[in-house]
Amino acid sequence: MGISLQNINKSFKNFDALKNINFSIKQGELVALLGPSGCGKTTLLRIIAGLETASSGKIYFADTDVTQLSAKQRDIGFVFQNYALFRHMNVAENVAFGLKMKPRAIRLSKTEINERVNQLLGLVQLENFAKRYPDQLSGGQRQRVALARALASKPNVLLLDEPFSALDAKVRKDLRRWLRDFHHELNVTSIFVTHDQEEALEVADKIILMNQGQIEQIGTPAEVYKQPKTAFVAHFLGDVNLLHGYIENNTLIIGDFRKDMKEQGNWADQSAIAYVRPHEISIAKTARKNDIQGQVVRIHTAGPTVFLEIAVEGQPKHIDVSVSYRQYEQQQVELGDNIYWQPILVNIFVQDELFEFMI
Ligand SMILES: Nc1ncnc2c1ncn2[C@@H]1O[C@H](COP(=O)(O)OP(=O)(O)OP(=O)(O)O)[C@@H](O)[C@H]1O
Repeated sequence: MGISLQNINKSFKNFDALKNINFSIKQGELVALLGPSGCGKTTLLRIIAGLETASSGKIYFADTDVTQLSAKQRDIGFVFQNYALFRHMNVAENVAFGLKMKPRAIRLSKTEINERVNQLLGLVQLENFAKRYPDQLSGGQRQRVALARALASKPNVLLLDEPFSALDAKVRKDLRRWLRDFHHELNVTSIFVTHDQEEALEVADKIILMNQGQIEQIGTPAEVYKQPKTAFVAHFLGDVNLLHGYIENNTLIIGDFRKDMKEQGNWADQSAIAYVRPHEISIAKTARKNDIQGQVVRIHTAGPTVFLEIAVEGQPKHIDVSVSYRQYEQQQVELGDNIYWQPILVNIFVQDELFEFMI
């Protein structure tokens, strides 16, 4: 079932927690609500769930206006960060709970409930854990039970609030992959809240990036990462170098680097800051056309990736560059070396407008 939000606002007394939120989600999409602490993600999720009312605006599930409907009437599966399983019930009983609580007229028979529970435990790969109690499970297993329980009544929409944040890094990573595969098998429209950009980039079909109660950008992980619309998005989605340069006669100039920008329109002569990710920089030991010279002042190896810091005249901060270990070995880069480098993908933000180009 698709979801559409129209002009949603939410105020707590004098504080505007959400400002004019608009977006649509397609049936079966897995969407991340991403943003820093306090930006309004949870409030928005709760409004979609019907656990909180918006100050104004409308919410549609498919073509139905659900704005005035309660959480129960909206038919939603909810997963919170802290499992919230019943400790005195075993796994099967936890999953069956919602089904058993339904009014008699619409309740499934005992046999049907057992079948559904078995099917769900198969889906979350916990068939052999039906009789265990929550405190006999790992964090990741508990969260999978919570997911099975949320899905028991075949909800229209699945909402997850920081579902993995209480788990350790390795389990988190496994569960992310698992959620992605599992979701595609299931095809239920799902929204999950996270403040972890890596998680959103890896798991989601679409990311809604929020800041201070507003949407900054909506797009696929590749779009928001490679084509950030604002400086905030560029910063939030990972490490980025701010290269100080200027524009003159429609040419971007950073040290010896020149880039003709006529194709991107007519530019006023002005100083400019170019945003470049560490892996979007090409390095060489001997100068090529358009290269900027620098000196390697730090080398840090992290598994398959090597991080270099390059000191560059005219740049207030060292430039961070990441290369594969293989490339690092081939180039034989050493501390103190002169190095030549140039950006491969640059984003420039001038008065909140974005100009992006490949070089
Ligand atoms: N009941 C409330 N009364 C007053 N202010 C509230 C209430 N609930 C949330 N807020 C405020 O609204 C803003 C958004 O809160 P929200 O919990 O939605 O943020 P968030 O993005 O989910 O943050 P986090 O990642 O830290 O959970 C915050 O500034 C918060 O203090």
